[in-house]
Amino acid sequence: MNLRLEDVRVKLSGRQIISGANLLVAEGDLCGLIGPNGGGKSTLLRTVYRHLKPYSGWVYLGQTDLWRLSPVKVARKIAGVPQETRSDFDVTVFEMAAMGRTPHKHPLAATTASDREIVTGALTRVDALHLAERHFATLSGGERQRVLLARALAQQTQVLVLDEPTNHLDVRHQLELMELVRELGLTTVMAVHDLNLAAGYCDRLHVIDSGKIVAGGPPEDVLTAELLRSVFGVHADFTTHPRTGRPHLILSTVDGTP
Ligand SMILES: Nc1ncnc2c1ncn2[C@@H]1O[C@H](COP(=O)(O)OP(=O)(O)OP(=O)(O)O)[C@@H](O)[C@H]1O
Repeated sequence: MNLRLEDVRVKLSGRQIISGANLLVAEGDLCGLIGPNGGGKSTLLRTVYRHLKPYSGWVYLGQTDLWRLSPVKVARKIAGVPQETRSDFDVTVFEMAAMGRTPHKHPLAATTASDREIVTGALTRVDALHLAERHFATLSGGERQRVLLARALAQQTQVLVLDEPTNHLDVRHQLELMELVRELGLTTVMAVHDLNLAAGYCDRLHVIDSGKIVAGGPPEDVLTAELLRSVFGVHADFTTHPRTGRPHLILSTVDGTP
């Protein structure tokens, strides 16, 4: 199932935050959304997991207008991991991950053996099964992030929306998360700050700056020295990753200081 945004516009507190975004994520593709702080990545993603209604424009899931579907129907098709999640839930890690099963069940239905198996599998995939009995609120930022990804996996959707899923993770877990997301083969859109992770794993990148998508395409086409200077204000030298053959960036400030 592909995901398509057409001329999406969002205002918050009377301010234009997204001004006419067009984006296509092909079925099974991993699309990275990159851009400077405040550019509009999270805001755009919130329109995809149905937290924020654009005042104009469309978000299509396949042929269906997302905003014509009920929240439960959307939750069966799209799983999201937001950037910040309240940590004061008084639930265990297992219970938190099991919330991913909610859209598939009657509100009062008990957790079935099949649900438990799915949740256990999801926690295992993010290397968090050993935390299952801990209270979610007591986890570190990175542990919490992995559990929230497990909750999204337990939702068993075709589309995954991830807002900076690697920002609290140690280097091994960052790489493992990117590998996992690729292996899943879902239609995925992910905001990401680490340009080398974006270049190394994403099929396509879109650059969002001041609420506008200013570039899009395969990483090797998008990540040019001119773009990195104009959008991020940094100097980039390029090399090729010796194992993956993907572009690898060496960044410095524009005056050349590493
Ligand atoms: N409720 C709000 N009212 C007014 N402005 C808002 C509101 N929420 C976000 N903004 C502004 O919208 C702009 C885009 O924010 P957003 O969080 O989408 O950016 P981002 O690209 O995800 O940034 P970051 O890389 O820092 O996470 C920012 O200037 C932010 O201050």
